[in-house]
Amino acid sequence: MMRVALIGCGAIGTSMLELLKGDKTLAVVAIVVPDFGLAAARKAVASLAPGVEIVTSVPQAGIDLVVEAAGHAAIEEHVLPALKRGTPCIVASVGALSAAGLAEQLEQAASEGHTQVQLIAGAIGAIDALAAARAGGLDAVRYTGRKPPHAWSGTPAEQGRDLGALTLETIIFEGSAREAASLYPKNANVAATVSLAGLGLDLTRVRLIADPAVTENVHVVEAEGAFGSFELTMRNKALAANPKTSALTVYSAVRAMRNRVAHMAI
Ligand SMILES: NC(=O)C1=CN([C@@H]2O[C@H](COP(=O)(O)OP(=O)(O)OC[C@H]3O[C@@H](n4cnc5c(N)ncnc54)[C@H](OP(=O)(O)O)[C@@H]3O)[C@@H](O)[C@H]2O)C=CC1
Ligand SMILES: O=C([O-])CC(=O)C(=O)O
Repeated sequence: MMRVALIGCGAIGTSMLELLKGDKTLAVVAIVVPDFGLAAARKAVASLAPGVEIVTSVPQAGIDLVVEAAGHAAIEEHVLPALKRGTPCIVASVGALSAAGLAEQLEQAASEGHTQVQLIAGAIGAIDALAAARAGGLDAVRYTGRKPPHAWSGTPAEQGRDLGALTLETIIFEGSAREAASLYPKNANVAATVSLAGLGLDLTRVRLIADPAVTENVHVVEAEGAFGSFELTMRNKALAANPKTSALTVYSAVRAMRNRVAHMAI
């Protein structure tokens, strides 16, 4: 049985617990949340995962795998120390790597701990094709993220406009994947993932759109290179508990965990 520490107990974390209920090969034994979130997390998991330890840092011993589904700050706070101790980590908040030096720090920590950090595809697809195509050389990679206006609440998209009053699609950001991930830490992790698999954070062009005509989170990736080209469109359903987050992110994290224990991985 693989013993997992889950960082974060929000929309992704609780959905993961639902999916993993009764799993014979993986057990979430600890959930890490901020100090002020302890009581809410205990309440949220009381029926989902009774007996799981709710803590403010990853236990120092008895953990085989750390899974982060918390937010950018959790990478420095919890993932780096776990890697240094030698615990493999799965990361959903890939946009955190837009901060100068953090990708290098993660690699260094994993090297020190003789372990590995895995960045999951999360809400986006074709990361396998893009990362493979990179070996032959890529010419251009573009990512467009389109979500309903309310999914952009609490972000810079609100500056100078009333999201609730939009009647037409509105481009709220155009620039590099690095800027997108840093300005929209809860909405543009996939921009970072696409860029890290492809042309990098600074050369990947990103457009973010608030669109009152969509109900889903629509992600489009267009790539060209020596391999040929592809266009990918994902129409993701959002989690009921968080309109910013696609349900596919949960399935992607669960897939990554199951691949760690399966005798055949896909
Ligand atoms: N790669 C991808 O495709 C995607 C990645 N994500 C990433 O996943 C993250 C979580 O998403 P989601 O579950 O929807 O968000 P929620 O806001 O629903 O949940 C976040 C959870 O993490 C906890 N948390 C926040 N900061 C920390 C911290 N420093 N240490 C430990 N726990 C912390 C929160 O606690 P409290 O409530 O007490 O603050 C809460 O339990 C997003 O912020 C984003 O970075 C999201 C969508 C797609
Ligand atoms: O879940 C999604 O659709 C994408 C998302 O929020 C992110 O990339 O941060």
